[in-house]
Amino acid sequence: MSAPLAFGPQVGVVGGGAWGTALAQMLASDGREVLLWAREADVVAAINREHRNPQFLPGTSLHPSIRATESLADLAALPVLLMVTPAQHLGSVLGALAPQGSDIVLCAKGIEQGTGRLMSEVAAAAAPGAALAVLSGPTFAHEVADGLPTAVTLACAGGAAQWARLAPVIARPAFRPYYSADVIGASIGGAVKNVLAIACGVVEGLALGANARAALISRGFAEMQRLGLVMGAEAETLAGLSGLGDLVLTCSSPDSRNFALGMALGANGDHTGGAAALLAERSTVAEGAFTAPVLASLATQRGIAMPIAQGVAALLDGTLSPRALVAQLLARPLRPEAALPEAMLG
Ligand SMILES: NC(=O)c1ccc[n+]([C@@H]2O[C@H](COP(=O)([O-])OP(=O)(O)OC[C@H]3O[C@@H](n4cnc5c(N)ncnc54)[C@H](O)[C@@H]3O)[C@@H](O)[C@H]2O)c1
Ligand SMILES: O=P(O)(O)OC[C@H](O)CO
Repeated sequence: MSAPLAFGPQVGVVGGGAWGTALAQMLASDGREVLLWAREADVVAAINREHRNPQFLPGTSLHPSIRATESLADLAALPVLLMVTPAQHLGSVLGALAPQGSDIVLCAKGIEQGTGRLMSEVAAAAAPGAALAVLSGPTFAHEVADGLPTAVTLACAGGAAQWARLAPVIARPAFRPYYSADVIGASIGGAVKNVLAIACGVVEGLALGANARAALISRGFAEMQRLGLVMGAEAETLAGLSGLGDLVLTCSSPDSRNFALGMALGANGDHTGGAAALLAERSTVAEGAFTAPVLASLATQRGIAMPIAQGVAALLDGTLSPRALVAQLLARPLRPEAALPEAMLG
C-alpha cells in the first residue's frame, strides 16, 4: 500500500471528539497530512500548539502532521471526508460543510431523533450527490489511537469503484477495513449495539452475572437482526464487524460509555429516574441514550419485537427501574429461539 502522490492533506476529519481524533491519529501514523475540524477553539489550539486533545482524548501524543481548524470551509474541497460528529449533529454539520464532490465516510453510530433516519439517509439529504460510505466496527478510540490492531466494515454505496478509491486512503498496517456494499446494515449495527450495551451495563450494575450478560448479547443480537432485515440490511453484515463484532465489544467493557452509563443506571436498583442527572453530568456522548427512544418507536411502528431496546427506552425516560426492566424481560412468554419470521411478530 502506498500513499497517494499529492500535496497537502487529502483527508479531512470532521469532529474533534475521541473518535475523530483517534481516526486522525491513525490516518497520520505514516506521516500523511490530516486536517481535523473541531468545534471547540481550545481543542483546535491544543492540537495545533501541543499536539494533544486533553478534552476528548487525554494521554495521547498526536502526530504533528495533524492540523486542526475551526473553519468547516477549510475542508469542503478535500477528496475524502470522515464525518465523526455525534449522530444527532451529522445533518446540521454536513449541511454547513457543503462538500464539493468528496467521498463522505460516515463514522457516527446512531439514528436521528424525530425522523428515525439512519446516518446514510441523513447524509444523503444533507449532501445530495455525495459518494457515501459507512465506517463501523469494534473500535474503542483509545486503542485505535495507540495503534492496536483493529478491523472495521467499510460499506461503500458506490460499490467496488468507491472501495478502490477509499481503501488505500483509510487502511493502515494495524487498521484493516473489510469491504461491504451494505450501507444500511453497517448503519444499523452500530446504532443498535449502543442501546444494547446500556442494557448489558445495567446487568453489570445489578451484579446479575456473566450468564445474564451473554443472554442479553444473544437476545439483543436477535433484535438487531429483526430490525435490520426489515429495514433492508443483509444478514451477513449484521453478523460481521459492524454488527455482532461491535455488540460483543461494547457489551463487554466499562471502556464503553454506553456500558458505563448502564452500569451507573443499574446501581439505582429498584428506583426509577436518575437517567437525566447521569446524562447531564457527561461531557462525552453515550449515543445509545439518544437512539433508544427512536428504536422503541421504530419497533412499535413496524411491529418488530425489540423488548430489550424498548426496556432501555423506558429505563431512560424513568418509567421502569433497572430491576423492573430485568423482571419484565424474564417474564416474557416462553418462545422459540430462532425462527426469524415468527420472531418478528413478537
Ligand atoms: N469514542 C469511540 O470510541 C467511538 C468509536 C467509534 C464510533 N464512535 C462514534 O463517533 C461519534 C462521535 O463520538 P466521540 O466519541 O468522538 O465523541 P466524544 O464524546 O469524544 O465528544 C463529543 C463530541 O461531540 C461534539 N459536539 C457536541 N455538541 C455538538 C454540536 N452541537 N455539533 C457538532 N458537534 C458537537 C464535540 O465537539 C465532540 O467532538 C459518535 O457517534 C460515537 O458513537 C465513537
Ligand atoms: O464508548 P461507546 O459505548 O460509545 O463505544 C465506542 C465504540 O462505538 C465501540 O466500537
